[in-house]
Amino acid sequence: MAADGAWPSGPGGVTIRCEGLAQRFAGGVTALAPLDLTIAPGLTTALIGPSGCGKSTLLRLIAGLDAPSGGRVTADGRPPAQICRDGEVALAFQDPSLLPWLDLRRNVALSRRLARKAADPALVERLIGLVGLAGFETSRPASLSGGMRQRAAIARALAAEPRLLLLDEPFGAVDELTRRQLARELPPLWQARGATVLLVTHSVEEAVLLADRVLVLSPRPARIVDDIGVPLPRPRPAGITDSPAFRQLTRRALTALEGGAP
Ligand SMILES: Nc1ncnc2c1ncn2[C@@H]1O[C@H](COP(=O)(O)OP(=O)(O)OP(=O)(O)O)[C@@H](O)[C@H]1O
Repeated sequence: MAADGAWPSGPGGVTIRCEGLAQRFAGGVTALAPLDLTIAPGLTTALIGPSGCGKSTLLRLIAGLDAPSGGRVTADGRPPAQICRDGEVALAFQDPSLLPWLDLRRNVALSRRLARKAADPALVERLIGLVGLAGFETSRPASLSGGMRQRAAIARALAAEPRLLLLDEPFGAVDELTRRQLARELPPLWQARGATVLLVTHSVEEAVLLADRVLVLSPRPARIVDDIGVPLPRPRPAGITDSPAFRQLTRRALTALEGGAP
């Protein structure tokens, strides 16, 4: 799996604005308390919080997959569903939902068609290699492991060259070594294009390693209990996780998660 520096620059990321955004499901579960949040373009923001607090709910609202019960969310001033239709958003969620009748190469290439972008077989091959799946191009999803399918979903999302990339625990089923490789090699790709990235993870270390900003959410209904800027150099140098600055940031996030003062 080699890092690939030759990555086309992009049109930049979108700005996300949540204004009083709330989600109360039929049946009475309030997953999201009214939330005001601006996510700056071109930055990677990580969402961490206890299981069931409403992280995926927020991501789904920003993706335009669900309608909120209150407030609104916009992407560059437009409804999210519209920027999805314009092919500017790509998602890699926990359940990779690859099309079972297409092989890996076609699954990855399909996202460009759906985003109404010209076919780019070289880019597709590069991304498949980058996520460590070279040699499996003609395999169907059923013959890939869970972790391989997740990596395929990441390649598929990146192939669309989105301005907004939404990742919901994208490395959940990926082994530790591969996780580390992806954490090192993927951010330079989406940063080179200036994409806005929103990432849900259960790992505090992963959040600090990948993101420019870490939002710590409370137990349900989610509200922001700490908003942590990550002023670490890009690309993250090897060994950064052992640095005092990194440890201080992860400690702060953990303290906020545990309900302590930031
Ligand atoms: N469609 C739905 N209908 C009713 N309740 C829902 C629905 N989707 C999610 N919920 C509830 O909303 C709450 C927040 O769920 P959500 O999936 O956003 O949490 P999460 O923080 O992403 O959790 P995890 O970290 O475990 O993935 C949970 O209590 C969940 O049961």
